Amino acid sequence: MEEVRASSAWVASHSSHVTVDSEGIEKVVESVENSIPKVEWNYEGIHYFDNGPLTVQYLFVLDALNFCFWPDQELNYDDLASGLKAALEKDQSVFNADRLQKYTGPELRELLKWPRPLPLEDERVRLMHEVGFELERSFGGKASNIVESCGKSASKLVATIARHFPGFRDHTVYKGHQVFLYKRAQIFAADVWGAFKGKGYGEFNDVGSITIFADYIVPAVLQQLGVLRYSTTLANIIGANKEIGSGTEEEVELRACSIYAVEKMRDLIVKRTGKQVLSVELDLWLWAYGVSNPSLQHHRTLSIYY
Ligand SMILES: Nc1nc2c(c(CN[C@H]3C=C[C@H](O)[C@@H]3O)cn2[C@@H]2O[C@H](COP(=O)(O)O)[C@@H](O)[C@H]2O)c(=O)[nH]1
Repeated sequence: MEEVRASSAWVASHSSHVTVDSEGIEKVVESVENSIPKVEWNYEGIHYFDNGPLTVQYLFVLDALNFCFWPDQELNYDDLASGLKAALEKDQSVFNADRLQKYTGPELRELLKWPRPLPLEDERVRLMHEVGFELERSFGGKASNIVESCGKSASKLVATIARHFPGFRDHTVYKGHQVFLYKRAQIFAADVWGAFKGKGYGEFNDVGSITIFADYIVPAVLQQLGVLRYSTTLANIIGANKEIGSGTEEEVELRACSIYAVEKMRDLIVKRTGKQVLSVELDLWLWAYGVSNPSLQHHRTLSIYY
């Protein structure tokens, strides 16, 4: 994930619309350094878990579809996680690789018991097909085989997923520079780690290499905490709920500066307390804080990456 760190830092140092405020970082770190709120993975109890390979299959399908909920005001990540969980509990074969390749939009909706078309539904269906096809072609149909092929390395897992599944290649070009963000690939590694509590499929020797997952919630939290500052124009666009195009400078800066800022927070916490802290832990805390504040205004980009 060195490329995620390095390219995000590059964006932060060439940024035009978003600033990382080092005083803001110091204040936040001062207020939490001795007690980083520990957020349990699956604190909401919405995820499927059976301690076996089917859990890995579930998490992979979940993270293949884990993006862009906001266009439907009533749809949340929870609906996806708990909808897929209920479907799997009813029928253990719903995520078999052959079945994944055949879903239609209405069938996906039916699986989730969602009463109307999902945002970017055609893309969601296409990505399910892609996952089913490549799982079958290269991994014996099982996402657990991807994990097993990575020798307990989260960064290898992210790289393997990005190599095999185009839908997970969350990268862009910013001011002529290739930038890697890998939100859903990294969140999958973190989900496996969190679900299995760092054991079995979830044992990674390099879990510290994962960065935060640059979505639309974490930047809004960081801005509210005073860690990120927006230009007036950008603040107005977000405040007016106007869409920001995918791949625009503004969008890339929001995401990359969030990654960079949390890496800085983590460095400072380690320096001041001598205690190790993982970016994943900081992400879970910031994200849980964000989703518990529905008034928080976030940026709106139609994207399959987050
Ligand atoms: N940075 C970060 N972003 C995250 C997650 C998660 C879910 N992680 C689960 C895994 C274990 C825990 O128990 C969590 O429940 C979803 N998202 C993103 O948020 C957005 C959903 O927003 P809304 O429209 O309000 O539902 C959407 O872009 C989604 O992709 C995270 O952990 N970190």
